[in-house]
Amino acid sequence: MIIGVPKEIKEDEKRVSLVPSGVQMLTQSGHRVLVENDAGVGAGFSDEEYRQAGAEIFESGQALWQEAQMIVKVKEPLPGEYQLIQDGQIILTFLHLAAVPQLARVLAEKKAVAVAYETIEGPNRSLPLLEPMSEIAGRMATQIGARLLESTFGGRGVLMGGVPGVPPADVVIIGGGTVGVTATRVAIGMGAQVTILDINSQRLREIYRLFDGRIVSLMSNSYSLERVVQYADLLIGAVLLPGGRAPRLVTEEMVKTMKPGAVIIDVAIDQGGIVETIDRVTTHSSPTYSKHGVLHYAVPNMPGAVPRTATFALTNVTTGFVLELANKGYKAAFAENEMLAAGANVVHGHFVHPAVAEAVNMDYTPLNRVLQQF
Ligand SMILES: NC(=O)C1=CN([C@@H]2O[C@H](COP(=O)(O)OP(=O)(O)OC[C@H]3O[C@@H](n4cnc5c(N)ncnc54)[C@H](O)[C@@H]3O)[C@@H](O)[C@H]2O)C=CC1
Ligand SMILES: CC(=O)C(=O)O
Repeated sequence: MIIGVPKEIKEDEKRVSLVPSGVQMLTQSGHRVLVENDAGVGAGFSDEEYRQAGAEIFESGQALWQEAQMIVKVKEPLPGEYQLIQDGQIILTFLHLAAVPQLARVLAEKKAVAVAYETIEGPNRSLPLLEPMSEIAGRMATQIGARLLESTFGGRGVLMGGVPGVPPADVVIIGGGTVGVTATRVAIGMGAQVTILDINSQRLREIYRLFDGRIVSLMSNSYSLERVVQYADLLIGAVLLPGGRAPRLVTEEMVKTMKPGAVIIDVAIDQGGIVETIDRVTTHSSPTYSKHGVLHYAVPNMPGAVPRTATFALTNVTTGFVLELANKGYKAAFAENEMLAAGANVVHGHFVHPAVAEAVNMDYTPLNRVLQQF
């Protein structure tokens, strides 16, 4: 198969979808790998390293998209890339289609085979390709939140850990999955007071044990949210309904009750965000805006700011799936690997993931029914 690795064009996105060792695995298995020039430079990989691993370096991204049978990316194709998608091409990347229905329609029109990292699902409903990025974003959410709370960044001038005689910051984390737990670990390490909410009581029990009772755990509902949002210095949104649009849990009325200079970091912005007053995505270069006196941060590619770490963490878990799709072709790969089949979002014009189909308001067709036709 011919595999293409374009350079990411999202603002401040410096990750790359394959590292030289992954390219070598693919070329040694008889595949051609086309890498756009400088695609890896932001993550510290030169064209020469890719060349030595067997890649062909393409000067033109357009020519690469035209020739590749499978495009492997990090972030979703942006409008400038829509016309590059080829009929029937396999696209493997983070897609987050619930937040970009326009892209969902393009992928359907192009009859692409669109596989989303974030819905590839393992045993016990785990999301093994999302998990390492969530581990990074969770750590970053607290780290960035601590910085934004400083008055120079517009925050209320509160030090996360406080000092003897002065209380620490109150960090409220909504969603106790991978982002929530990793954000909690860093916040506790900094000495903050953490309240974490989830709708899964078993999960809350696990988190309570994990942190040896050093956090406040709460069942998430509108009643408890109204109360905790008021006292948060730093509020972190970390909810996920896999494939679906993030539920709007924090209303504008709740935000109005927050303390001046409090900070909201909505990590779930990639799925549309959980905070009503977040009406736009922000970037690493211009990460915040203020509304009702509260700083809002809504960067959908947080790991993009630590591209070296994030590229290794991502490709550690993605490369095996790239190899499987290349070796078997998508039909056999989906048939033989349920995890990969769960990643299929749009195939030959059909929406084959039920939560994604619902989120973008399209009819759902089971994947096996679509595959029988081809
Ligand atoms: N902005 C960025 O750069 C990044 C964003 N993310 C996003 O962060 C979000 C969270 O990801 P993970 O922690 O990996 O997901 P996860 O699936 O591990 O955890 C989500 C948690 O939300 C809980 N939940 C569901 N409904 C809830 C509600 N109404 N109230 C409170 N909790 C609720 C679930 O029970 C679960 O424990 C996702 O949208 C993910 O895509 C992840 C990495 C990077
Ligand atoms: C998960 C995601 O959207 C990211 O790593 O950018």
